[in-house]
Amino acid sequence: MDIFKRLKAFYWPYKTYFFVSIGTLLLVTGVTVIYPLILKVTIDGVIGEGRVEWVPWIAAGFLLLMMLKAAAAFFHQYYGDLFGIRSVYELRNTLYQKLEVLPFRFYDNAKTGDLMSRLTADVEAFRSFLSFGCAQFLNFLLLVTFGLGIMVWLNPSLAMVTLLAMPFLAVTVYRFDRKVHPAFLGIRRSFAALTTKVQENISGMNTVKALAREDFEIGRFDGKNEDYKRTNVETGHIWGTYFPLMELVGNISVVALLAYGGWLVVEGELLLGELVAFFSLIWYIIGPLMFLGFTLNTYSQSKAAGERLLEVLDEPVEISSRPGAIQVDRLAGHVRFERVSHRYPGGGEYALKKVSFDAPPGKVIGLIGATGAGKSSLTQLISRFYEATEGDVLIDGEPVEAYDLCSLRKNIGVVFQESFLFSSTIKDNIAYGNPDVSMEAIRQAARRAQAHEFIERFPHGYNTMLGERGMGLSGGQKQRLAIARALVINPSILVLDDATSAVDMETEQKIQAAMREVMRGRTTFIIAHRISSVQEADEILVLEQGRVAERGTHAELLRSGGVYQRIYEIQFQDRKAVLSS
Ligand SMILES: Nc1ncnc2c1ncn2[C@@H]1O[C@H](COP(=O)(O)OP(=O)(O)OP(=O)(O)O)[C@@H](O)[C@H]1O
Repeated sequence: MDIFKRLKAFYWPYKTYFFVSIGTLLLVTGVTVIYPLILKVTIDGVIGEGRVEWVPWIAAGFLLLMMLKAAAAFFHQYYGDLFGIRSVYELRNTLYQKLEVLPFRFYDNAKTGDLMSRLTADVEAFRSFLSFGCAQFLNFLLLVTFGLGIMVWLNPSLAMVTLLAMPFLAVTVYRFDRKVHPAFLGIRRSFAALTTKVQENISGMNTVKALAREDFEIGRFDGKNEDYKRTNVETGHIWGTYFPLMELVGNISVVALLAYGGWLVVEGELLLGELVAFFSLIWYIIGPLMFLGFTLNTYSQSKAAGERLLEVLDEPVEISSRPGAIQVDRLAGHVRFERVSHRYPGGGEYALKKVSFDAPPGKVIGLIGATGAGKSSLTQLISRFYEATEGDVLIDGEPVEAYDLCSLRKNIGVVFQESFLFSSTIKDNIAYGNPDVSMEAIRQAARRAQAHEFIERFPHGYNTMLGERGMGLSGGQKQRLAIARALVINPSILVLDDATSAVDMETEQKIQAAMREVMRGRTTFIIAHRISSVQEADEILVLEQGRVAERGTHAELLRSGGVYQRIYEIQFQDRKAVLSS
């Protein structure tokens, strides 16, 4: 029940729907249990006494009751549905909002398919209990209570005999619940693994095909599918074992009723109409009892689903705006690192070790170094995608943690190593960070990113629709759109993380020339592997295993004869070799 208590905030505001649904359910149950009494009266009081003239009145009364039951059943069903639907609407929104604020750390290990199944299948399972399961359980309790009450009223000893099998049924139901709950959790986990596999495979289809690993992937999918099948079969086995067992115990009651009740009628201690009423009543108890398996099933499923939903909702959000955070419209862009060290959550080596530098507004910092040297990690601390383990990251003299997260990030234009484009138009993709921007500003950003020309060559120009992951564009074209997207927010700080790795040298030079004007007044960080990308920077930091191994301008670093000069030599030799071949 703890899970339901913790998720109460989502369904309790809609309790009115729930109570209307339950109120009308009471009416339905009331009519249901009156039905055997009408049978009793008809058989013993009307047929037995030969009062045929009563039959039309009883039939009319019966019809009226059934109409009342139908109307009540409608309201019960409708408001039950409404209760579930409204509750999970809030729940789904909250889950999505949570996903939006969860930090990079969470997404480093998150599986998309698994998250998708939490937002869809798990939410649905929770709804099904709110809408039906809960009411069914109450229905069961009501029918059993009223049914038994009437039975005891009609004939206590016969009711006692019928009750004899109940403790066995209770034990069976209890054992069923104990087994079926973990089984359903297993099904949910397995289904999430299956959807993750599908999602990953579709995303990585290029790699699968390029390496001719289709058969391998089919095999891996089969493994997950097999697991899903197995967990379902196991659950089916539990279900298949316990459900007939419950039915059997229920039927023992019927046999006992037939034997003892029949004897009572023969002995003249029970009226025939009363025995008939007992038969109806016992089925009103056995029916929901057998249905109890299904009811408990929706309960177990929703409990398992609720657990998985709470896992997301309880996930800590370490990186958020603190109370009284500084709201800024525009930062000057003065970035300073003071002995900053960083280790990613989960332990491991330090990605950055005691890094210090000062980048006043307008300064261009080049970051170069081997892969894994810590270049991206450094810039990620500026946007507070992660928080430095030690040391201070300051912007305009204040620690990054002091700023409101949204206003901080709105001032930093980041172009990632892999540019993600939404399945929307080119125009919308460029304007993503600033939807109110004018068409002219979009064009200007595209010109500066050397994207305008190729965009104009598309038949629909800026209105060209891009597929998921920007299909239909070359790697360099995607990068240029991502640069335009970063420029359109008019940032004070610009981070270009290998942003021109996929464009040819000539285009890169054109971008750099166009950016020179853009960079004026903005602090720019250029991460690159090519020296040509950083050589014009005001200061170049050469990183080696998280440390700043060298720093200076291009000319200074060439003179120092260190790592930078060696990288330059290798790249320069490559060019010489190409030119002479
Ligand atoms: N999200 C992460 N979680 C854990 N470790 C990480 C994460 N991102 C990077 N690292 C580790 O931190 C170190 C520095 O990585 P970083 O991405 O900063 O290097 P880089 O210099 O940008 O490399 P590249 O040129 O290949 O992009 C590496 O050892 C890497 O394995």
